[in-house]
Amino acid sequence: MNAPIPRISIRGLSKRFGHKVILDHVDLDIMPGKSTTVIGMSGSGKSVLIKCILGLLKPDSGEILVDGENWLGLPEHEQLHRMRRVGMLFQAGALFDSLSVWENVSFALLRQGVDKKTAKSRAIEVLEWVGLHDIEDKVPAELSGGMAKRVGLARTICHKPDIVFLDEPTTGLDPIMADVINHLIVRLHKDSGTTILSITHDMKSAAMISDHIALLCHGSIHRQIAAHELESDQDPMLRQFIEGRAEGPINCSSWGKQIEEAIQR
Ligand SMILES: Nc1ncnc2c1ncn2[C@@H]1O[C@H](COP(=O)(O)OP(=O)(O)OP(=O)(O)O)[C@@H](O)[C@H]1O
Repeated sequence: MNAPIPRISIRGLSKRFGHKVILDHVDLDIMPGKSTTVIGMSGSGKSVLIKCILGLLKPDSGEILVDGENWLGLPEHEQLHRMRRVGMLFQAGALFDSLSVWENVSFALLRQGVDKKTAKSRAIEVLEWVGLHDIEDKVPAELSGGMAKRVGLARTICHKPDIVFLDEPTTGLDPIMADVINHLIVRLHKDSGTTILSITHDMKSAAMISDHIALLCHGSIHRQIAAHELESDQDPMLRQFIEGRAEGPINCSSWGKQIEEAIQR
């Protein structure tokens, strides 16, 4: 029997800025319908990884295969067409200030030419799914941080993507609102079988929303485990990260140097 094809397969992905190597031959497979979370220290390259996958940054080398097809090798219009399958929740929400909540939520649908009435009605449906009622005509400035994050999540899934990327879905939220977001992500995953790739350093969130957890460290995926192995896995780097210890095999000196340089500037 043939082995199942990963929904997303990252092969030998490398990216540097000047002399600074950020990603160094990253390999990662995400199977259809699975939720994988990449964890790693601040500055380890998690956002750069997602930006490379989304085509927002050009990697120096490597492949990103979706259902076996190399998206990086496609002409731009083909890439844009494929991106209809993708939803992205940005860390800072990235809502457009000048658009109403419903226009933000249905942005992808409106760009695809869906008529306004249908788009608004779908936006209201998804807003209700994230627990928000009667806010479709508000503007982002009127929303609390937790509401804005839920609006961002509604926008991510409004066009029914089957692949979703989540950049720090709980950052900046109080613990209760973070729990609400985590539950919504779990529901999205269970109800629709969406393939999810998240990046976070919130370990509670990672444990809750993931089938698999991958540690990005020193430029590559150092270890990948099932989420239920998080407490028992004895890999020294993984333990250091989970337990939040400055001392250990993860080399923090380059970050220390960056902080020193920033202070001196
Ligand atoms: N466009 C860019 N030009 C130059 N350097 C960049 C650029 N984008 C990211 N970097 C550098 O790449 C490194 C990794 O950044 P990245 O944002 O991916 O980290 P991260 O793991 O997502 O961190 P955090 O958890 O704090 O969000 C950082 O040192 C950052 O300064």
